[in-house]
Amino acid sequence: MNHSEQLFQQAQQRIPGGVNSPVRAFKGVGGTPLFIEKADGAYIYDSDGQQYIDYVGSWGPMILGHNHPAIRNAVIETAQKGLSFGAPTALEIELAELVCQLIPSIEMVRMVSSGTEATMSAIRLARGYTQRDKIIKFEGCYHGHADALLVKAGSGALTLGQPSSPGVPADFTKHTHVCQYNDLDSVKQAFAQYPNEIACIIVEPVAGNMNCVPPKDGFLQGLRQLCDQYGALLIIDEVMTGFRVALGGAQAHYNVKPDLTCLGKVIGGGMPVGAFGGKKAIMQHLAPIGPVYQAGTLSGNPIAMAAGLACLTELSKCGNEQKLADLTHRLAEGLKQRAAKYHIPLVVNYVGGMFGIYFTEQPEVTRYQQVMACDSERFKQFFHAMLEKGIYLAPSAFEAGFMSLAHSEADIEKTLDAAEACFAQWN
Ligand SMILES: N[C@H](C=O)CCC(=O)O
Repeated sequence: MNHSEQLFQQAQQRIPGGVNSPVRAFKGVGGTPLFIEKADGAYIYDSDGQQYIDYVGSWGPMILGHNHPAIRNAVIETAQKGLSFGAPTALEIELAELVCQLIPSIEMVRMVSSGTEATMSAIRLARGYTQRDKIIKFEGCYHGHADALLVKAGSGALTLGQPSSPGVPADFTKHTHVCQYNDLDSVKQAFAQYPNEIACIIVEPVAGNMNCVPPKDGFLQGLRQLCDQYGALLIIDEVMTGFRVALGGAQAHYNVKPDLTCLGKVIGGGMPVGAFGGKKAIMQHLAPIGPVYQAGTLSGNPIAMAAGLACLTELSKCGNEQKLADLTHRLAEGLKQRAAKYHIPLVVNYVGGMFGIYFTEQPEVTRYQQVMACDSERFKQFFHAMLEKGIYLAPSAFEAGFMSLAHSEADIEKTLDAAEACFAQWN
């Protein structure tokens, strides 16, 4: 028994499933999760001392690579002045300014401590602002685990085969209307059914919680147009895509302007940070100046703010956005080429610094049903073959892969060679 296996056994005695977030448990691929000892650059090291090229990146935040000196130094320096004050700090203003500068649809922003808090609070604000109750979400999209949003969700919920969770009373989700991603007609039908009742649409601009499904041409613009037509708000959940699909988020890449944006992951550089923001006229409905209540003891925590600032400042440096996209392109196109060489049916979706690998005969994967029709057994085999060769992919067929600026061309070549060895064996 190796060290990870020992730790996993031990962990399961005191922690449900041995993990503090379900997707970590390898339930989607089988086997024992790696217990991580340390990480640096593009690599993670497990407790048995094995090195892996990491395409999980702590599920997205580690866009600069692990243990980046700019973030590490900012955290250490800030921690020396105290850990938390529960009172405003200048660092919060600095990060708010930077976020508004990078994502111009955000005129005002509130910091929270997770993506779940960001989406939950944005929905409450949208409901309070419009004085309407119903919301639209999309099947397979995941917006954290707040009750109203844990309906036909993606991510870990889908991985575990439980996209709608027990424990969420039907009364709490009766206002959640589920539409089909990349299918504007399903959204038009919802608005036709409830023309004056829908407060907002919440959407992942690239559906990264069903691996990586980019929006079809006109889909996001169509949502914008329908929201305008019916007086609803458009909430773009950029927890995963923010600063990653492009520096200005997926909304910059696809040229769509939401009313509210949710952020998480990269904005904290590895510390627990989320945020939601948007038009000033809407954000001013929040307490203490407006009636919609939202709060958090650790919101705007100085160390988290310092980490986020360091991360975004570094990421904003000239050339980094293009470099990240180029590395992802190289990996994705390389995977396609190597698979084609061995006649392995494979679709690789990618945009900016995220990608999704689908084993399927289908020519494209743009819908939830197409994601579900992919060969999950083949994905499991691929995951384990890659792990054996020192490549760490997300342990689920429903989670996006994440590139970092620390990945080198040599890392990508090594990844492609590992994939080719696997495809050759299957041939
Ligand atoms: N896809 C999830 C978040 O975006 C993965 C992270 C988690 O659930 O722990």
